[in-house]
Parts: sequence; C-alpha cells; structure tokens
Amino acid sequence: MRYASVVVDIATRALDEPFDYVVPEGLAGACVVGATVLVTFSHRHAVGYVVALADEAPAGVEAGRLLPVEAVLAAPAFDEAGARVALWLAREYACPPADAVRLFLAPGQTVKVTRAGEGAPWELVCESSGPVDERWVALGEAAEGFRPRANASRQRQVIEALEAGPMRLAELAATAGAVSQTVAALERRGVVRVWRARHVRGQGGTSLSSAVAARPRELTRGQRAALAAIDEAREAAAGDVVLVDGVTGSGKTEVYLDAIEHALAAGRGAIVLVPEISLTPQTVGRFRSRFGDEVAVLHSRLSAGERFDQWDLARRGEARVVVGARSALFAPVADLGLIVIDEEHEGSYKQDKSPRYHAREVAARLAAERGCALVLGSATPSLESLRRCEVGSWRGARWRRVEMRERPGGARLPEVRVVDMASQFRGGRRSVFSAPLAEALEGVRDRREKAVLLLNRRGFSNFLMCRDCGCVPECPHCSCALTYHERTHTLECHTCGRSWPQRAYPDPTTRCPNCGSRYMAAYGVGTERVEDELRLLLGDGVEVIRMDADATRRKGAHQELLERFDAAECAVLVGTQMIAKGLDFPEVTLVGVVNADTTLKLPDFRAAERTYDLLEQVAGRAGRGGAAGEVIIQTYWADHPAIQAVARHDRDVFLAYELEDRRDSGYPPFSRAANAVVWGRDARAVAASADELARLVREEVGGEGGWEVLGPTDCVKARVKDRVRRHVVVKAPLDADLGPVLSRCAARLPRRQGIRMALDVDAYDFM
Ligand SMILES: Nc1ncnc2c1ncn2[C@@H]1O[C@H](COP(=O)(O)OP(=O)(O)OP(=O)(O)O)[C@@H](O)[C@H]1O
Ligand SMILES: [Zn+2]
Ligand SMILES: [Zn+2]
Repeated sequence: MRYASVVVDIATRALDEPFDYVVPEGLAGACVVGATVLVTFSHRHAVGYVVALADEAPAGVEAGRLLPVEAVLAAPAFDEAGARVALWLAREYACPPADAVRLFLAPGQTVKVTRAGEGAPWELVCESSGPVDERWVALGEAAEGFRPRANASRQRQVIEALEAGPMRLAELAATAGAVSQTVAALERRGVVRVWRARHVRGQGGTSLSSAVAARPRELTRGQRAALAAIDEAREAAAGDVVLVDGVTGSGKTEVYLDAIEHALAAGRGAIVLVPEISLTPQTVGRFRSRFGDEVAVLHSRLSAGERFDQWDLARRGEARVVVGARSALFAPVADLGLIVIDEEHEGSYKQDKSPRYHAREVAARLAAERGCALVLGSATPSLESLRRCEVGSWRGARWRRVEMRERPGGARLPEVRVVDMASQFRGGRRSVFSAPLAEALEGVRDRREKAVLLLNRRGFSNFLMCRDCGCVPECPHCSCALTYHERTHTLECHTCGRSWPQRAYPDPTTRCPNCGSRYMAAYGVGTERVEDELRLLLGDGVEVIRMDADATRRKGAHQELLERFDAAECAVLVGTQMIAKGLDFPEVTLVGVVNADTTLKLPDFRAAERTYDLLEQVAGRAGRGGAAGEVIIQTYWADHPAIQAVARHDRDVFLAYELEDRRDSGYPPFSRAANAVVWGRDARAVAASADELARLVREEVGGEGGWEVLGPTDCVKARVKDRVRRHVVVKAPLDADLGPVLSRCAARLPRRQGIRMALDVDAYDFM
C-alpha cells in the first residue's frame, strides 16, 4: 500500500498541517508528489496537493481508518525538493501550507470544489489556461503599405518585433506584453499572418548568429573573479551563495549571462529574478540574444494564458532559462544549476500579501534543496547579505562576496556634488533647482546631451502645509498626508485613493483645519512642478519626459517613455524611484536629485538604507558611455552619512554609521524583526486583539535572550479604508523560529467578529 501526505486546500479554513490518505492501486501511477488530487475532508470534497509519499502507514495511524485519494486532477507541478521548500516556507512565514504550495502551481490553473449554495451538491471546477500555444505570427501581405495610427503603439510594437522574422505568439507576448487582440486586429487586415505549427527545437537559426555578436570583447578582472566564484559554487552543488558586489555599470549582467552559459553547458538550467520594473524588453532581449529559444519569461503583465505557456515551456524542458519577477522562482526548471537575483537589495522581493515570503531567503532554501548555486547581484547589497558574507555562512550554506569595482572600457564613476538647499533658500533662491543644478541642466541643453532628474517619491513632499502652525491636511480615512496635485487642484490620498478639490478641503476658503490660518501653501515639489520649471528654464529645444506613477499607469507606457528618451537627441527624463534602476543609456551625462531627503524621514529603520541605495543607484545612471558624468544631489541634510557615502563613492561611510545604529537598537542584520498587524472597524476589538497577541508572544518568549516585543501601538497608517490598525513588532535572535512562534500565538487568539490579522515575518514595511 502507498500513502500520500496531502496539503488540503479549503478557502474557508487555514489548515496548518498536511493530512494522510491511502493511494488506491489504480491511482498509484498518477498520484505522485506535486500532483493535484481530490480527497474527502471533514465530510466534503476538497482539492489537495501531494507533498510526500510513503510505503508504510504513518506512525500512530491505523491504516484502515485512512480515507483514499479519490482522483488525480492535475499533473505534477513540483517535485520532492519543491514540496519540502513549500512546507518550510509555510512554517517560516507563518502562512497556511496551501498558500505556500499554490506558489508552485501552473499559472492560471485552478481547481476548486464549490457548490451553488447550502445543500447544493459539491462541484468540481477546473479552470486551466490550456496547453502551450503553438501559434506563430509573421508579417503578412498587407504589411508593406500599412501605417498604424499614431495612438496605436501596440500595433507599432508588434510590427517592429516581427520585422526581424516570424515569432511564436507566446514569445511575442513575452517581449511586447498582452498582444492577442492587437494581433487579431492586424490579422483581419492581412497585416500579419497567424498559423499553427509544432515548434521544433534547434531550428531557430537567428538566435545563434546574434548570440555570437552579443558576446562582450573581454571580461574585466572583477568579472572574471565573479564568474570563477559562481562556477565553483555551482560545481560544489551545496547551495553556496555568491554576492556579486559590483558598482553600477560594472557589468554584472554580463557575468550572469556567462555563468548561465556555463551552467547550460554542464546540462543544468537557471532561474533569473529581476525587479518587475526592470523587466523591460531590453533586459529580456539581452537574455534572448544570448540564449534564444531556451528563454522563458514570466511576469505579471502577461495574460494568464501567456504565463501558462511560458511556465509550461520550462516544465517540458524546452526553456532551460527562466527570466522573471519574484514568482519566477517557483518555475519548474529541471536540474537547476543556478538561481540569480539581480538588484538583490530591492524591497520588492518581499511579497506584501500572504504568503509574505522574501525571494532571497526562499531562493537560498531552494538552492540548498536542489544543490545549486545562488547568485546575488547589486551595487548596493542589503545589509543582511553583506553581514552573512562577513560571517561567511548562513543557515548552513557558504556565503562569499566578490567585488567588481571598475566599469569596463575605463568608464569612470561620475563626480558627485552635494548642494545644501537651506543655504540656497537663505540666499533668496525659490526655484526647485539650485543654482548649480540649473547651470548643469543648461550645460546639457547647450551640449545636446541627456539628463535624468530624480524626485524622491511621487508627490510625497508635495503636500499643503500651514505656514502658521505647520499643520498638514491628512486623509480622514487613512491618517496620512494628502498629496497636492497642482494641475487638477486636488488633494489626493495615496493610501485609499480618495481625492478632494483643493477648495473643498478643509473648507471653501482653504483655511488651516487646525488653527484657521489662511496661509496654506503647497510645500515641496511634485513631478509636474519640476516638469513645468524645467520647460521654463530650458525652453523648447529640449524634450522633457515625465515618468511617474501617473504617467505610466497605462500598460506599455513605461516602455514607450523609455524609448522616447532613447530616441531623443537632447532630453531630460524626470521621474520618481522607477527611473533609478537598471537604465543603461550611455548618453546620460547629468543626474540630478531634486530632493534627496524625503525618504530619510520615513518612520522605518531601513529609511537611511533605502535612501542610500536609491541615491547610489541613480547616480550610477550617469557617465556610462565615453563622456564623463556628473551627479548633483540637493538636500537639507548634506552631512548625513547616507548622502556623504554617495558623494564620496564610499559605502563604508554609510555602513559604519548604520551598522552601529542597528546593532545598538537590535534590528536586522543583527536580529530578525516581524510585524503583526491587527485591523478592523471596531477600535475596541482591534485594541483588545492586539493587546492579547502581544501578551501571548511575551508569555511564550519573555525572558528568552534576544527577544523583544514592542507595542501594541497604532500603525503609522493608523486608519486605512476606515479600518483602525494597530501593530506589534517582535524582534528575535537570528536563529529563532520566529514564524512558528507567531503562528502558535495567533492560533490561540480568541476570534473576534470583523477583526483581521497579518503576520509579516522579516518584514520590510512597518507602517
Ligand atoms: N567586459 C565588458 N567589455 C565591454 N563592455 C562590457 C563588458 N561587460 C559589460 N559591458 C557593457 O557595459 C554596460 C554595463 O553592463 P551591465 O549592464 O552588465 O552592468 P550592471 O553592473 O548590470 O549595471 P547596473 O548596476 O547599472 O544594473 C553594458 O552596456 C554592457 O554591455
Ligand atoms: Zn495652522
Ligand atoms: Zn485615505
């Protein structure tokens, strides 16, 4: 007899353990680890996932009493190693095992057991995105004379992509986004042809020729050292970690490409994670031009069907390199040799909804389970990774750091100038641009070059402030400062999305809600104001491109703006955080940071680290080509170590200050920190639950060394969508079982109507 350990997936109940079932003779072939199965659980049908198999009945269980697996519903999506990682993830991040297992399932494939209503029969619903799309697309007869309308940018994108030759529809979608409707429209006019064909491997001749062309001339010394370390780690097959600590533009991506090539040559696959925002056609193109059809791409802008196709290419072994955002980590790449996480310091690798896992930590676990190497790359590594490399190991794996300090071809890091805005203001200057920055921008215009201007956070500092009492209007539902939008004269809440006409808030005469003063003035700057002042300063001869959350809301807009910037002769790109990452435009000679400080003042222990990362990354956009680059940082806190470190290209200036602070206050990387948030409409019930939770945790770990329970207190965002929020912050030693402790306490909490709770282990957001 075979026995299956099954994670049962029931929407209304968070079960925290797998359950055992008997595998009937007839299902023995199909009921393997990773399969989706139908079982009976507390007198009803339920979907489950097989996470382990055994030949003996589990200890302490009478085999005859076990229920059978009733049917196999879907082919396996993960193997034993995947199952072990899923169960570990659930424990580590205090989430139900079913949530963790679902990360590994085929995208868009859901199997549910539902019923129409109380008493109605249970029904099995299988939704799947179907088998791999074998459709091909090429330019058709009508392509010659066809001119897409000016606003049909998708059409233009599709046609441009196809000019290089026929493509699989799925591949086109992976580079250009969701295109099915565009392709259908073009097909009706004969501009493109679509046909079905079995994709045959090894006949994609085009990718091979470009592969040779794309190879760099010669690796730098740092690149060679990094590559050797990665090869060694992969061959050791023990989950070793290599941190590629390379200055901006030092050629980290080239190292990943070579390392993957070596892995493929050794018969092993690779997974590459990049932040969603950096997953542009350029980035994907670098991988495709090297590895052609071996590459599958996974990201959230694909339709469910397109994601399934890409995922299935990996499962069938046709694509051995998967490039994608966070969730690509769970792609079914057989014989994995390498996991690469680019920009490993990025906060977006922490998922902000359940399961609240951190891709870096899960990748380390996967690497250990699969016996592959983990490569972390960044110009500004996280303090956690730096610390582990200094210690030399973490959770049984070896961690080592390789430095790449030079840019290839002798390109130098840009000069950085810090401008003290307080003295600019005292000198009577009211513009958002200091004198040095204005002058530098004029220089860019006169020399017909390009500049990048960073505004720290969209509209964060662009709020109304009372000049008499300092009061800042807040959202009555979310207790955070309202953002002032000049164009529309509205005040907007960026937590819940509500907005008010400026004149209607707080009253028609725009008086201060606190003291009644009439001197309410817009404070700080938003991207729109910078855009306006820029046009005023530079006149018509310079293209000004604004890139912020508003300008990129539409699908594909982000990419179009970057292409406009690329194509322009002389241009300034103005934007928020999203312009700081990964842009590689050699003609950029000036980077200006309009307001470096806003993120420094956030109530979060990582505020200084985030500011340092952002400034160093954006500074790295300058001087990547032949011409020397210049960076100008405007700040009210010129002496802050985070800013001084960037000015001097010396990370140690920042580390010395920051590490001492973290050690003193007992925060990561010297400890772990979790955030438990309780929310609901009833403030008293919220308070009671939060109090109870804090008490339970204190009871369980109180007196143990290294543990500390803070709160409960109101969250910084104390109200969101009319829910009151309180939280408890728990600090624990590095080797503590933080997740299990919190789950146990949460399970003992008395249930209260309408009260919700989120446990965030190793949290990144404490607001
Ligand atoms: N050995 C080399 N010889 C010549 N050019 C190279 C070499 N390695 C990389 N390059 C080029 O240098 C530029 C920067 O390289 P790459 O994008 O890999 O750097 P990066 O470290 O990933 O940058 P960032 O930190 O900004 O993301 C690219 O245009 C790349 O093609
Ligand atoms: Zn006031
Ligand atoms: Zn709000």
